[in-house]
Amino acid sequence: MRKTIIAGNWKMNHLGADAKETIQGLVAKVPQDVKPEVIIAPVFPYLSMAVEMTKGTPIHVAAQNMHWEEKGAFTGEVSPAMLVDIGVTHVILGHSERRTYFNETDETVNKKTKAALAHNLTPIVCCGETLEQREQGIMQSWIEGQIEKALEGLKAEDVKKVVIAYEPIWAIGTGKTASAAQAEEVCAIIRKKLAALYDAATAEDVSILYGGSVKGGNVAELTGSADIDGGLVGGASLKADDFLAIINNAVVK
Ligand SMILES: O=C[C@H](O)COP(=O)(O)O
Repeated sequence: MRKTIIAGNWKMNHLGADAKETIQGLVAKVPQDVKPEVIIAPVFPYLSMAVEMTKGTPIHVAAQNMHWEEKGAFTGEVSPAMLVDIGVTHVILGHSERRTYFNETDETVNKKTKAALAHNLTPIVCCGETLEQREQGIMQSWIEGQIEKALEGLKAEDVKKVVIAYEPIWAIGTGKTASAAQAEEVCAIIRKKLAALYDAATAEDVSILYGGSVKGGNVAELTGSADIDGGLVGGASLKADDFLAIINNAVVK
């Protein structure tokens, strides 16, 4: 179901004490009736702590990755059932950093998306182009290809449960935010692709987030755009007050 979401991807940051401090700050200041859905994604070792600390609050906890298999000889991996077992509700899949540094492919993103849905975990599926691809004029076909492959084999009723995050790689951690117009253009391309793959009603139901140097000062313009339903936030989600500014300034449509 389409909703406004502000998700904080902590990436490989924060030791336990820092994670605790940020969560305490959020728990103290995020009101029960907060408008956007709020999600934090700490590293695996602190997921249980995050779940415990946010119990009874509107804050949800996401993992930053997972394997698609149930269990077995996959050293170093974590399964969907294990995440569900500790109370995790969302999982970020196919982030460009995983695609670049850890051989994540469209095929593995597709397997993970299906596995997440099978376990009632909400997948936050990432896509995005490099600056080079944008300059070569192949941004649209690249994004459409990533979306099509990530969702391959999913029924419309499943796709409605998927969250998509558009993150232009050139805007991640660089301080270069895509303009609201640039971000809206691509989020609209994604929604049109969903309508072509499924139907207009299904496309309308999918939440599409923008990620890449989102901050308290630019989130209103970004989320004020018709097809941008929130943000996947990296750096500015690490400190409670920075993240709160984003939560508070997001436009909830
Ligand atoms: O997952 C989050 C994104 O990669 C954005 O990171 P950033 O806000 O630090 O640019």
